[in-house]
Amino acid sequence: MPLPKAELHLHVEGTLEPELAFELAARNGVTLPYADTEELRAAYRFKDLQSFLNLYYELMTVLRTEQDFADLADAYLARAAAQGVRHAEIFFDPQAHIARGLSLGTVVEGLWRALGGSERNHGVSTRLIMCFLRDESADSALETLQAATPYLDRITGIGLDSAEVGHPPAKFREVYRAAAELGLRRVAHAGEEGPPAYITEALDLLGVERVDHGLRCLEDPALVERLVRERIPLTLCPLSNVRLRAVETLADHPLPAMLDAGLLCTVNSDDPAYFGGYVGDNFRAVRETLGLGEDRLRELARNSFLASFLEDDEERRARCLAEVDAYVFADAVS
Ligand code: HPA
Ligand SMILES: [Zn+2]
Repeated sequence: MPLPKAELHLHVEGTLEPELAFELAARNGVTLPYADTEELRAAYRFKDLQSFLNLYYELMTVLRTEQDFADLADAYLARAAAQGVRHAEIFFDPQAHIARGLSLGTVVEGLWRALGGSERNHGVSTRLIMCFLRDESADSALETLQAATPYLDRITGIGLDSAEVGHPPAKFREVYRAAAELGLRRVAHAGEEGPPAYITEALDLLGVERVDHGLRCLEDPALVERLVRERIPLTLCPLSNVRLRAVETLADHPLPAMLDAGLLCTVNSDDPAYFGGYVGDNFRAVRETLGLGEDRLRELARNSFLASFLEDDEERRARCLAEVDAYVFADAVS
């Protein structure tokens, strides 16, 4: 049995496995510029965030109908459940789909077909977090929030993703303020490729409650001290960091030092179909390569539930934390 955990940094479009991409392409009459899944996988040689994003946006063109989004999310939930995920807070990128002519309703209703039955079918509770593309305009983000009005009962929070450098959090001050007024929870990617100042901006100007990645906080000791003091969770994604060259090798990943510094770290998969593994694979990798002991792994699992937006279901959070506390580690499981 794998260690029970919550996944808090997961782009649903990043769970599109090559096999499903080809299946959906055939179903929807979309031609992919790759002969087969092998040729497609061979294209997964990223040199930075942008080279990954180019492929990520290209492949998601196979997603056309509500059922496509339902199949995508359901495949993720099944895989996540098998790796011990008991709760998942799932990002999606509405603007990337609206730009292709889809309606926000197709995306949200499609995802909901899978998420609505997830606790029953997979034992995984879910929340949906709508991300704005930071390389699009602030007006486009505001329009997207407006378009989401009919679906706010299904959306727990907002996030900020895509190309980071040159698109500081300050650009999205207004839409975050509007989202807060609507009672939405707030997170943002910051400090993945961008400087530590973006993390500070996300906290001060956007009011984020959790920082996605946040890796580069280590360059600013005063910021680290603040993150520790304010108990701001960081959603780290070790295998993603290796693939997108935020760290040179997994052995160089600062996760152990971040835990030693008292940061509230969590481990997540980001875009598992692209980065070589789901969240359990990330746990296994940090266990094996970084030598994290049982206490640290249990701490990471506890942190994932503590950092989750389960305030509306404290009973479930307490149950999941109790499962973590009672977990007995065995070899080769994560
Ligand atoms: O890892 C990521 N970083 C930024 N934007 C993204 N959109 C999908 N995945 C990512
Ligand atoms: Zn991400």
